[in-house]
Amino acid sequence: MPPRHGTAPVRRRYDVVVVGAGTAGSVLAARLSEDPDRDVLVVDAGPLPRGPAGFGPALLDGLLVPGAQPNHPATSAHPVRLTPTRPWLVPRGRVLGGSSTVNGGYFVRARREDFDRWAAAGNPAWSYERVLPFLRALENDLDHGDGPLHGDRGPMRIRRGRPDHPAAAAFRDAAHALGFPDDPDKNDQAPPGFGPVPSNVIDGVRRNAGLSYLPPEVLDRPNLTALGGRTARRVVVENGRATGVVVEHGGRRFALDAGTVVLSAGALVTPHLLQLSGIGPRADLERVGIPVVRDAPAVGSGFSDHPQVVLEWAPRDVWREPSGSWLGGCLHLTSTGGTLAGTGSGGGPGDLEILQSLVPLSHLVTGGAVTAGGPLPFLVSAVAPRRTGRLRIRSADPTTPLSIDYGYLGSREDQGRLRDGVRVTAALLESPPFAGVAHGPLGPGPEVLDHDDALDQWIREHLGTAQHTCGTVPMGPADEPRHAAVDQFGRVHGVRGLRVADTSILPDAPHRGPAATAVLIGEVIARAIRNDPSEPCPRDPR
Ligand SMILES: Cc1cc2nc3c(=O)[nH]c(=O)nc-3n(C[C@H](O)[C@H](O)[C@H](O)COP(=O)(O)OP(=O)(O)OC[C@H]3O[C@@H](n4cnc5c(N)ncnc54)[C@H](O)[C@@H]3O)c2cc1C
Repeated sequence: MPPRHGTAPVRRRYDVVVVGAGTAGSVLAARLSEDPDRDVLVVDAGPLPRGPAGFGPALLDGLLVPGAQPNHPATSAHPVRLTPTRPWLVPRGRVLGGSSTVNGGYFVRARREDFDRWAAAGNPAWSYERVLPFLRALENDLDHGDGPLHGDRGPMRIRRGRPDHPAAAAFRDAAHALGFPDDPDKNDQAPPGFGPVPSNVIDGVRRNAGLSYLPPEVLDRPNLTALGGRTARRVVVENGRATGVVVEHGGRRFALDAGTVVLSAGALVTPHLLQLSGIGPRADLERVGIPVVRDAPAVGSGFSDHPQVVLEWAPRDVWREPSGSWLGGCLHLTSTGGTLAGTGSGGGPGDLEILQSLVPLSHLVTGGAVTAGGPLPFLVSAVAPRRTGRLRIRSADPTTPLSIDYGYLGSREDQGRLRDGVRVTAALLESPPFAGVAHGPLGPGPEVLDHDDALDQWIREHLGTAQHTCGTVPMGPADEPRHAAVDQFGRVHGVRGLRVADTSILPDAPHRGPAATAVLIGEVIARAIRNDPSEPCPRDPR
């Protein structure tokens, strides 16, 4: 069957239209089209490559993080403010697989505490016990195989790195020297510590969610239509029910009719599409002249992400290129509050992450050749779940970017966490295992590390983001409209036939990167749609 990307007749009705073939959207499209009677359309603003050859080697290379390269053609860039005085451009994948195609390939489950917190907030289907079968079903864990905690049949192949690189071995030994426990499987919910990173980079290939869930044989299903280069502009809502999506292609706008619309355009675009469709905070919509379909104050009002700083160090030797992945080891630890006396309160189990890169930052941000002997970075992130961000619509014109404020460092706790993270990283680099391989940290020095004010200033000047945005359209009960815009299966409160399925729905960012959880969201919501007798199916008399 010939590929239908961009060539199929599009003015017809689909049972389900999925907007965004990204991390979660790929899962939705694949799982929903497993039922041959359901007609599924997935549209994406970016291209939809077929199989590994379609992606090409650069997008699959596990030594690269394409999203770290400014203006990479497979990304879109979103202007944001990390703090009121720190503007930033946040990338998102704009291609089949979405951000999983341009990300770091770290594939770590959220913590049990995250799932149970979300469940306690009125989403019982998200308790750890209830999601564990989905976590097993989505993966093929090449290290652990089938078992009570892991699966061996899912589309996402997962493997952990080996400490066979001198820098990775030094990190492991330094973590032991400082007394941190081993954490050999970061997906098993054991106490946090040092361990290898579960990753979807296999034999040097980042197997993104699109490649994993929508290979050519799935894209060729007769009941699945996949169209790239289609940018959704808004959802059509008639009499309280979503009936389709307005899509732009080749300078033309047209409506696609749908029994159900699922928005999977990512945590920065999905809330925008909702607001452009009249679903959002009433005052914001009225200010820009968008007719209110549903006053949904929770849309964009308190999102969550992980602030990050990078520390570099200079290796003494010129090492060979790491084998297959840029990821070294990873230490999760619990902060003390960041005071020199260590008296503050911690933010939960493993609320700090120190992630090692085995390739220089210059390589990650340019995609150029690895500079042998160049400085190597540690990515230090405060990963406590915190709702500090806010996004607001600025215009009824869909091409005008949202106003997006991350609200980083607005609290003493996050400042303190990052202080802890920087000091522990510096201590690791000063420890005996690193002495043999490193010239020491390239900064900050003792004159900064030993003074809270100086270190706070250094952190402000070096602040970045882990790009883990969650919670822009949070899930929860309908009677809590200030906190919840969708229910636990992504159904938009007050609008029939419309769901959200991406990291927007998480009430806050988990204690770990959200890529694995984005895939889980696709699995959970696809199952909910397949089990829901009220969902349209082809046999419905319509
Ligand atoms: C550079 C980078 C590195 C990261 N590294 C990691 C990591 O190593 N580990 C980790 O856990 N997390 C990482 N993350 C975060 C993680 O990858 C994302 O949180 C996750 O992939 C988001 O999945 P999603 O389904 O919510 O959205 P996405 O995967 O971003 O999917 C959104 C899709 O919607 C499409 N789209 C957008 N707008 C429209 C529109 N108007 N019409 C039609 N289609 C549209 C996009 O093209 C895209 O395909 C990283 C993120 C970035 C940007």
